[in-house]
Amino acid sequence: MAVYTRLGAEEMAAIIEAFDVGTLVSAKGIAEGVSNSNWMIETQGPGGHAGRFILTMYETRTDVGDLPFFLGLLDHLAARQCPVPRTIHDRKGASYRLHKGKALALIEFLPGVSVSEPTASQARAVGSALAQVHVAAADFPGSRENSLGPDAWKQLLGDCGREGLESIHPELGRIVEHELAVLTARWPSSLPRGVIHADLFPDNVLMLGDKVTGLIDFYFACTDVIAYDFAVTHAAWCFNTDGSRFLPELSSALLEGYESVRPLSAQEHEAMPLLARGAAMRFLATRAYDWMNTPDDALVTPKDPMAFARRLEFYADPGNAEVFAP
Ligand SMILES: Nc1ncnc2c1ncn2[C@@H]1O[C@H](COP(=O)(O)OP(=O)(O)O)[C@@H](O)[C@H]1O
Ligand SMILES: N[C@@H](CCOP(=O)(O)O)C(=O)O
Repeated sequence: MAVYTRLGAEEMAAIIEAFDVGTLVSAKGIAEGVSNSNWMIETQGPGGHAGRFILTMYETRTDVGDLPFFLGLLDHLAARQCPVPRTIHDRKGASYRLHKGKALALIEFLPGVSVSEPTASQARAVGSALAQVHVAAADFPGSRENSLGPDAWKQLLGDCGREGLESIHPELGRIVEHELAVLTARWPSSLPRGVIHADLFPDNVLMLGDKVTGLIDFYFACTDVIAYDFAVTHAAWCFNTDGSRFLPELSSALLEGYESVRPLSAQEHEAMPLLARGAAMRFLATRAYDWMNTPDDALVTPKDPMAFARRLEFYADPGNAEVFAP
């Protein structure tokens, strides 16, 4: 469920009136997503660009100061033919507006569905779409620090505490202590950096068959090691949901698709097992924190941290490094 803010019909019509998109015909809250409130909007003429849109209201997790980066990035990538939604600017040219103290943006609606059991062909298409973003973002002028890098993992997991982690699973405290030490000592500092999506899970990709029709939810996008974004996507796409089974065909296809557009360098290949350990740790950290800090009556069900602890153990096994071999 992701509509945290109620907007009345008149209020919604007034919001839409600020954009040159015709008049409001319908507005339906979208259940998917966890961070922000989203509505599917339909308008009809005589406005300049009547049609379907996504209205997003940014809730507490998104810093309004980051919106020019996120929304500017969408427009930059869309202009370079990446499959991302354009932002619809208001009549005064602004990419977002404030409404009762909250920011909102109107975004192009893209067709497609998020797949829950991806095929190898779909993974290949996602790999190449991700690489296309990395290439197209090279001349994007904005930058944003990754607020969920190694320091944040330590902070979040430290807040959980060893006992807290062991209440999730008796082995989790030990795994986290060991892995954080390895990642801190060996985290690469000299790989190529650029703008990355940083959360390209299947629920953030819209597809029609084998075609990627939309990469969405750029609200963790930041400037970081480019190959780390491939590692995040690998962790998200190449295992079953609970992380107990690695899916080798998806892994090969994702890598093949990515390298068909942006070949990884020898250094990036070599660093990949470590980057993937970091990627698994990043999602383990936020999931463990949310697991321990989400009130029982919250609208959102916390995601399972152990699904990423299992991925972490897979990536930490030197015998599995070959999955990233050129
Ligand atoms: N541009 C878009 N076109 C079509 N559907 C979209 C678009 N943006 C978001 N959605 C829909 O809204 C849902 C939630 O969006 P998302 O940005 O992932 O929210 P959250 O940040 O809360 O996770 C998506 O799963 C998708 O169904
Ligand atoms: N992909 C993350 C959760 C981030 O939520 P999103 O709905 O904003 O993509 C995870 O699986 O832990």
